[in-house]
Parts: sequence; C-alpha cells; structure tokens
Amino acid sequence: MASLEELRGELDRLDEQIIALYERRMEVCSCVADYKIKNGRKVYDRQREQEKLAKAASQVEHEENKKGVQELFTLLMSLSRKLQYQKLSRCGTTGRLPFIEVDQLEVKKARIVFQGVEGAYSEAALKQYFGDAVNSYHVRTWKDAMDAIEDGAADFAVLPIENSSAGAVSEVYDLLVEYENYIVGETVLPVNHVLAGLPGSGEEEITRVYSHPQGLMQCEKYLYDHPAMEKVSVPNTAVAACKVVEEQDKSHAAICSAYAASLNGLEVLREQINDSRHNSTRFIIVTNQKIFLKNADKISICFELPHKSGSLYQMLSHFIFNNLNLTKIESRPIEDRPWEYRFFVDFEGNLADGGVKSAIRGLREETTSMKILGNY
Ligand SMILES: C=C(O[C@@H]1C=C(C(=O)O)C=C[C@H]1O)C(=O)O
Repeated sequence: MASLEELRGELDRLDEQIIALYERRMEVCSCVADYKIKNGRKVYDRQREQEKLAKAASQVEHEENKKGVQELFTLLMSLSRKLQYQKLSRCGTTGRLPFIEVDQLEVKKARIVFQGVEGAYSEAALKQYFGDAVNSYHVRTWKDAMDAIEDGAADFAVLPIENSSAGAVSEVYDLLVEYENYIVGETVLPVNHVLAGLPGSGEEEITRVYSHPQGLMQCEKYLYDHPAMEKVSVPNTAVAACKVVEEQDKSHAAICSAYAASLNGLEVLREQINDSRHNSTRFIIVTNQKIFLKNADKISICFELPHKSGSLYQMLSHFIFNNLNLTKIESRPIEDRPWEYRFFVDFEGNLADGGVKSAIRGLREETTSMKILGNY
C-alpha cells in the first residue's frame, strides 16, 4: 500500500493539472465574453449549461462521481459567468442602470409627506432627517404617501421600514415593489412608547388600548402583564391618541409617543412600556427620481428566483465573489403564487463601484426579476 506521503504527492500532481486546466478554461471564457460584448449577447445561456451538465454526467465512468462532477461543473460555469459579468461591467456594458449620481438632495423647497397625523413617529423621523423648517403634510396611509410621490404631489416621503424589536414593516416592503419610487436616505429613530389616557384616569382602570399594530407588538410584554387591556389597532399611534380624546372614555388609552400625548392633552399613565429599552425604528426617505448620492454606501434590491433547489445560494454567490457585505435579507410571499417568495437584500456599496455593477449585472441575468430599490 502506498504511504500517505506518496498519495499526497499524487494528489498534488493532479491538482496542478486541474489548476492549469482551470486557468485555460477561464481564458477561453474571457474570449467568450469578448464575443458577447461585440455581439450584444447575454452572458447566461441556461440551455447550454443544462446540456453541459448532462454531457458531463454521461462522461463519468463511475456512477458515484456523477453528482460530484455535476456540482463541479455547476460551480465552474458559475465562476465563468462571474468573470464575464466583471468584464462586461468594466467595458461599460452595465445593462439597465439609469440611476443618476447627485451631490446632494434638493430639499430646500421640497414638499415632504408622512403617514398619520401630527405627532406620529413618522413626523419625528421626518424632522430628524430634514430638520424642523421643512414643508411637510400628512396622509392617511402608506399607500397614499407612495401615491403622492409617484404623482409628484410631494417630493419625498418618510416611511417606516423596520423596527428593532418587531421586525420588518411588511406593507412598506410590498409598496416598494409596487411603485416606481426609490429610497434615497434613511434615519433611525429611538422609539419610546407611553400609555396615555385622559387627565385623571389611571393605568389600573384601562380596559382598552389603541395603537398601530407595530406599537401593540412592541409593547407585547406589558400588554401580556395587563390582560384587562383589550388591544385595538388603528392606522397610527398619533391617531390612537386622537381617538382617546374623541371618545372621552377614561377606560380608554393610547400607546403613542410622549409628544403625541402632550399634543392631544393626554396624561402619561405609564412611561416607556416598550419591551426593549433600545426600541428604535428605521425610516426610509423615498422619492420618484432614480437618483443616488455620491457618497451613498448601502444598496437595497429585491428579486425573484427560479423555484428550484440551490437558486438562493447561486444568487448570494454574486455578493461573495464581488466582496460585497450583505447587511440584511428579508423575504415576502409573492401575491397569487403560494409558497413562493420575493427576496429583499441590503448590502454595502455604491452603484458606481465596479464590484456592485458586476454583481447587479449577474443578478439581473440570473434572477427571474430584479429591481434596485435605492442606493443611500
Ligand atoms: C462560456 C459561456 O458562458 C456561460 C458559461 C458557460 C460555461 O462556463 O461553460 C456556459 C454557458 C454560459 O451560461 C458560453 O456561453 O459558452
């Protein structure tokens, strides 16, 4: 029997050949890329790859190596495509990327819309991002805010996208897909909820609390400890405060900000009732222009995938190959296609970066659909 050293020596010689062949294969792929650039052809040829995999499997002598060879060729072809995307994006063949780089956002005369009423957290986020002196107004729903942007009634909208304890605001994710509006900024707002009631009422007499579903979720522990309080959802935390005032019932209270409570003349019955002391919400700034700031360093995209094994892994490999750091991944069901999902990915980078361009090029070709939601 050969010694371990001899066997390893044999492996080293084989690997040298594999490396030399790999390099030759990639050189040929690079020539294929030149051909495709010249002739306006797509990089990804699904049919050719399927034929190759079938052929490779048929050429395998030992049955037990079939799966391994197919995996190896899947990887080889995926690396070949990535090399070609890099080449294509270096040549400026970036595909559809009509985002325009700007030095700063035109906010001086801008009209900014938020959902809810005065005192809403969205208004606080708006002021945190744009300052106090801007021209703002409010609408009833997030969809109304998206409509206002799309129609040009407003220049920017401020929408909540994610809470540190309750997670994604799924409706806003879906609206980003539905509308041709784009994210140009974000701001994180610390969120401290209070229990607010009519002057003279007390925490122990409250039997109904109004809030936004997110507010109710973020105070779940407190509400669990107070089972007498019936939870009632309303469109906004500040709307909840208005409702308590309207109803003039001392057994009703709102979960809202201390600011919304004072704006409506309500009394704070209990401070900071959110489960997490670090409760905060990330808001996005949306506009209808395809623009991105020169120094933007985060990109949000969404895509749909072929419904087959390994496709998410294949898509994520574009980020690894181009050294792009993923900061968030979220999935949402696709309407009318039960158990199929759309993925939302945030990653670090700027649309002008080479690695970003080639990853986007690859994703665009290999996903069933892809949309850039913004660079900010
Ligand atoms: C090299 C090509 O580009 C891609 C990569 C392939 C490969 O590495 O074999 C095959 C098909 C294409 O998806 C080609 O079109 O031949």
